[in-house]
Parts: sequence; structure tokens; C-alpha cells
Amino acid sequence: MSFALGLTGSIGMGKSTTAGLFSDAGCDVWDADAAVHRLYEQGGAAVSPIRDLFPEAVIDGRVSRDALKRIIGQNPDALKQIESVVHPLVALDRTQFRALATSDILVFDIPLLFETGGNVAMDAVACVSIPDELQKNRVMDRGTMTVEQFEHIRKKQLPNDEKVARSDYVIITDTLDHARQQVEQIVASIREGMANA
Ligand SMILES: CC(C)(COP(=O)(O)OP(=O)(O)OC[C@H]1O[C@@H](n2cnc3c(N)ncnc32)[C@H](O)[C@@H]1O)[C@@H](O)C(=O)NCCC(=O)NCCS
Ligand SMILES: Nc1ncnc2c1ncn2[C@@H]1O[C@H](COP(=O)(O)OP(=O)(O)OP(=O)(O)O)[C@@H](O)[C@H]1O
Repeated sequence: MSFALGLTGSIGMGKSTTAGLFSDAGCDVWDADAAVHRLYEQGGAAVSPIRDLFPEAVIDGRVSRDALKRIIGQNPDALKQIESVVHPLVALDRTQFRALATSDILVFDIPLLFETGGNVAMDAVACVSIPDELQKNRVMDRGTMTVEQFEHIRKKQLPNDEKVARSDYVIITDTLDHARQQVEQIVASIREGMANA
């Protein structure tokens, strides 16, 4: 039986980068944001239900993230409606991954892990964290969101200090080397626990 490690953290705190470090350490990784990308692609299962909700969000047969962000900015209920379509499909994708994955530790990179109660299905949770100002700078440097869009998303999420308090492990993502060191320690400690169980 594999060990299920939830990997969470607020927007731009370093989940995807850290997930890559877990992969380097031999863990199979499932990424919720990547699952959403697949669902929004041409032929993806979210395209038709999103078109039913917001026809203008589907362009060339795929869901346009820019269109969604515009719609979310104009309509306070839109994100909830999008979530009601996307989250059940994401859950199905996760179940399929879990049935096929083979590594001793499985890592589930899920931004809304605590917000959706997904933490109860995990054996432990690791949270990535950096100071708020650095978080904002990193997201702004990506150039994919306005400050307003970023603040809107951040407000929807459980505050960083609560996530940190509720997690078994905290990974400070200030530098890549430091993050890698912490990931290797976590993997070693989980493997040691499994060997002694
Ligand atoms: C809002 C959207 C259009 C922004 O797209 P964009 O490509 O700019 O950003 P990306 O998808 O990479 O998300 C960046 C981060 O925003 C945060 N975020 C995304 N969706 C949500 C949400 N519903 N609630 C809170 N935070 C969210 C997460 O931290 C995520 O890692 C997109 O995230 C989306 O369609 N979200 C709805 C689906 C969802 O809930 N996804 C979350 C994972 S299941
Ligand atoms: N350990 C680290 N050291 C230095 N920079 C990092 C580190 N981790 C992440 N970053 C940088 O921070 C930015 C955000 O990282 P990443 O995309 O991994 O975050 P995320 O939490 O997955 O974001 P989102 O919630 O938006 O999907 C990227 O530019 C990345 O290069």
C-alpha cells in the first residue's frame, strides 16, 4: 500500500516546482492544475459543460483561461459555477491516477486540498510556504494575472498561516537547493516510518 502525501500551498508558493523535486526523489506525482489543463483542452471533459455555462469561454474547441478570468472578474458567482463542473472531473482523474500509480510514496499536488476537505484522504500533508510579498512578486513576474485577479484568487484560499498550522510538514521554497533538501528529508522520514510499520 502506497503512502499518500498531499502537497498544498497558496497560489504561487511553489507547489509545482516542489512536486518536481518529489518526482526526482522517486515519487509518482499527480497535479490537480495539470488535470484541469487536460480537461480544458480540445476533447477534454470540461469543455462542453463550461460551454453550457459560459459560451464565450470556449474558443476553438477549448476553454480559454483568459476568457474565464475575464468572466470571473465580472461575475462574483462564476468561479463557484466553474468549480461545480471542474472539481468532480478532477476527482475522477485523481482516482484513476491512484489506481495505476506504483511508487511507495504518491504525491498529490492540490492547491485547494484543505478548502475541499481532500486532506482527510491523505496519510500526511506538506505545505509550501514563502512570505506573502515574495509570493505576490513571483506571481506578478509570471505575467499571467493582473494584481486584481491575483488578490481575488488569494482571498478564495485558506490563509497561508492556517495551511501551515494544519500541515504535517512545511517546505520553505526560498531557494531550490533548500527546497530539495527539505523534500529529501521528508521522503527519507516517510520511508523510514513505512519500513518500521
Ligand atoms: C481561474 C483560472 C482560470 C486561472 O487560470 P491560470 O492559468 O491563470 O492559473 P492556474 O490555473 O495555473 O491557477 C493558478 C493558481 O490559482 C489558484 N486557483 C485556481 N483555481 C482556484 C479556485 N477555484 N479557488 C482558489 N484558488 C484557485 C491555485 O493556487 C492555482 O494553483 C483557473 O485556475 C481555473 O479555471 N480555475 C477553476 C478550476 C479550479 O478550481 N482549479 C483549482 C485546482 S482543482
Ligand atoms: N524553491 C524555490 N526557489 C526559488 N524559486 C522558486 C522555488 N519554488 C518555486 N519558485 C518560483 O516561484 C514561482 C511559482 O512557483 P510554482 O509555479 O512552482 O508555484 P505554484 O504554487 O505551483 O503556483 P500556482 O499556485 O500558481 O500553480 C515560479 O516562478 C518558480 O520558479
